[in-house]
Amino acid sequence: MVRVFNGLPSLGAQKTTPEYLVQSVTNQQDGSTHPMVIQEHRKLGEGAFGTVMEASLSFTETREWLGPFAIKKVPAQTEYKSRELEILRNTNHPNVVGLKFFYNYPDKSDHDKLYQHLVMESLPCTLQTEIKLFYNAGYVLPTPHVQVYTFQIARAMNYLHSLGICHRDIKPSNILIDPASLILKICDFGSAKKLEPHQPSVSYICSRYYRAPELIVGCTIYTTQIDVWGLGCVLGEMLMGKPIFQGQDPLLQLKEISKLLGPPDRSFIFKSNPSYDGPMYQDRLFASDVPARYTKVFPKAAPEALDLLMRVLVYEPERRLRPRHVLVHPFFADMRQPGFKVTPSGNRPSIVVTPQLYNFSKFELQILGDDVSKILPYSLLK
Ligand SMILES: Nc1ncnc2c1ncn2[C@@H]1O[C@H](COP(=O)(O)OP(=O)(O)OP(=O)(O)O)[C@@H](O)[C@H]1O
Repeated sequence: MVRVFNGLPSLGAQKTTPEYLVQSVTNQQDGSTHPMVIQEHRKLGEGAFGTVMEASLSFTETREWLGPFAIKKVPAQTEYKSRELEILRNTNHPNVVGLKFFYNYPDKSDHDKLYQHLVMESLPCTLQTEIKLFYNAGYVLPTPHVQVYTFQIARAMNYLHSLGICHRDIKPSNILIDPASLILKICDFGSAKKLEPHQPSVSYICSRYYRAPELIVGCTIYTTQIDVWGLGCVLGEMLMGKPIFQGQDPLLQLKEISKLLGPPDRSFIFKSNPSYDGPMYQDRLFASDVPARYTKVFPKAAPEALDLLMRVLVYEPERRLRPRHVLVHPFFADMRQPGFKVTPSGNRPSIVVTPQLYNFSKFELQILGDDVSKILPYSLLK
């Protein structure tokens, strides 16, 4: 079944590129299965469970190459990871990475263990690399970039949460972007789960710096609002150039949060986890009021950006803005003005991005309801 061809140059490459034949690749669009040849080009990323490779695929009959795509390989048949396939198969949104094909295939370098391969659309970089690029050059992302990226994250969350899907690992390295078009797509649904109301889920999910305070204190009946906390951390990171809460261990993470928000209420802690017996961090660690604290910590940020940040970085999940309320926030008001343009950084060509930001599907229009009139650019309002 495995064939390795040597010497078929691809994409102008001079060196040999490994190819292999997979008898049964499922096409996500129509569910049909076909034998396909896979040609891997380079590694795009590495995670705790597997690797992500850039690759092209071709149907054996036509030998016409499709791609390049990003193929995520994770060990097959574990309940935890197959959720990722299930969720990607059932989502379709411009700001959620799109699944194109999938198949199982053994990995020779891992005792022929079966790996699940998710063939997804490929984007050039992550928000983490973009934030670092600016930071290392002594800058933070320009405000229009922050607006456009935050809006697209909130749009993806509004869609996912209305399907009950909680991503549970929002962080800049799980957010793909194309810096030339400023298109953004959330990826890595390896921790995602459809949450059922009042049903417990594990609290030990989400990367430490981006964990909602209710998770830190051990809440097991949480909601999709944990993702909104992650959105706040990502927004803060775009404004600051580095993670805003860098706790040295899981509980010290709460102390870092209290340095910006003030101490958590005891009632919040015990509502999140009635048997919590960890540190409470009740000491006030700064003298000024909270808005003054934000201005001090984010001296260059636009006031509307800080107002939004203060409304999403809220201890009580019910009081945190919902994604649809993030979308109507005045931070995005400029984007609604005629001729709103974002100039990509570096030598990238200047483009108007407005149309891609507002291509709402019928489903999205339905879930947004009357709020659509507070979101759409004035030129698109009848
Ligand atoms: N569709 C894609 N296009 C381009 N690069 C991608 C794509 N998907 C993933 N990557 C790259 O691979 C990295 C790892 O992907 P992903 O987070 O899905 O894997 P993971 O095994 O779950 O990782 P982790 O354990 O860090 O969460 C990403 O940070 C990104 O750099």
